[in-house]
Amino acid sequence: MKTIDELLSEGVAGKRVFVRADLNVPLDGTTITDDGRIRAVLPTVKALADAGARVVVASHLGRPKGAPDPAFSLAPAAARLGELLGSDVAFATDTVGESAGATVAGLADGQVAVIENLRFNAGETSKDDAERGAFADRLAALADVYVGDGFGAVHRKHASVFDLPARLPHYAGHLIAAEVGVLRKLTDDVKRPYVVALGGAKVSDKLAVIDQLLGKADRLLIGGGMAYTFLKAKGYEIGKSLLQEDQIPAVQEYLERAEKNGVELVLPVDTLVSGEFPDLKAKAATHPTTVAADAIPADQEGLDIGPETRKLYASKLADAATVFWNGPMGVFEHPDYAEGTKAVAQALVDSPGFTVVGGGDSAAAVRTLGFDEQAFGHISTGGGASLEYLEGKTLPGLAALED
Ligand SMILES: Nc1ncnc2c1ncn2[C@@H]1O[C@H](COP(=O)(O)OP(=O)(O)O)[C@@H](O)[C@H]1O
Ligand SMILES: O=C(OP(=O)(O)O)[C@H](O)COP(=O)(O)O
Repeated sequence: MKTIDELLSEGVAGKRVFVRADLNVPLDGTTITDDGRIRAVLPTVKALADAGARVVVASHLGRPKGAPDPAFSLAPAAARLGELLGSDVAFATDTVGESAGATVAGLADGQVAVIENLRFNAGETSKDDAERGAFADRLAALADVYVGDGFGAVHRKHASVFDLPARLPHYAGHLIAAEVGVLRKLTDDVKRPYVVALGGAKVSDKLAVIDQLLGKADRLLIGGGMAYTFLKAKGYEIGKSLLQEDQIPAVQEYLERAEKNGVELVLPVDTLVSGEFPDLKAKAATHPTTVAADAIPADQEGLDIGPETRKLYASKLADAATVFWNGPMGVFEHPDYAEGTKAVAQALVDSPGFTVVGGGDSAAAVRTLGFDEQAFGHISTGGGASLEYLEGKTLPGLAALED
């Protein structure tokens, strides 16, 4: 894999360089609540701009449905990138249309532009190779060189991640190089006990990685939205909690295999429930109740692990030599449901082992809940990406950067 250092030594002055970043930051309306992913790509963008490149930064944000949707505009991220760089960043209001063409054509050497959300075009995420390829052709027309630096999206076989680098000379950016450097340590020579804590809301993606993790980790702690599919698989009532019904048979098989192979698969023993999902904007008090994991009322939704589970998970993390954690334990954006995530974060801080936090929301949670980033071994910008890397899978966005 060629890195940006080689590109810089070859010289980039005057070249249009397409940087595929992951600027998928959490937003409250148009306010960015955590800019970690923007800061993470700064070294690459700055190095290119300082070397005189015309830098075209592209990313997805959220999961719009293949058409423009103002709620998912990258405009706030472009503005923040400009603040962090301390220079004007141009913004194209489309991705491969007139605005993008004119914005890129108007760039001077050393200037930076951001184009609008890649997922406003159905071609970006299409499963059809030809449709993705056609979109990648249009993106390729905007640039002379490709730099892949959106680590959080390298597990996606999407046009800008997988098809575009095949059409341009391609290099890995500083962030991808750094992320892979650290995560390699968790695959090559992991110190044991190796404990993996999983939570979050992307339940189907994350249940799928457990298959491989059962052969690698000594202990798996399950929280967040995915916990309820496990509780359901055990035959418990889970009320209105998140459920991935089609994966119940797979989860039952995981429970059996874990038992057979001596892997500790630890589930919540209690949970915080409420009759409705909290308002994350107003953050008004919701007065949740704590119930045992096998006693969730039918009209209630599980929104965080309970106090007994917090203690249990902290004890299961205390003797770990290596910890990988992806996915908040609850709806941490609301103070009533942040304690589970805080407890796991604190257990990592207290751990003498090597600790890795991965994922856009998990990393944001750690920072917005007031933890010191330096207290963790590594904070990865990718959750699904780092999990799939740890599974040993070939990731489309990394394979595409190979020579
Ligand atoms: N029990 C739950 N029910 C619904 N959503 C949950 C639950 N627990 C956690 N979440 C949500 O999961 C989201 C983060 O999930 P995810 O995107 O999978 O994590 P990451 O970005 O760290 O990979 C947060 O917005 C949080 O509110
Ligand atoms: O937020 C992301 O992943 P993560 O939640 O696994 O960290 C990435 O931006 C990928 O987004 P996607 O899961 O909508 O493809």
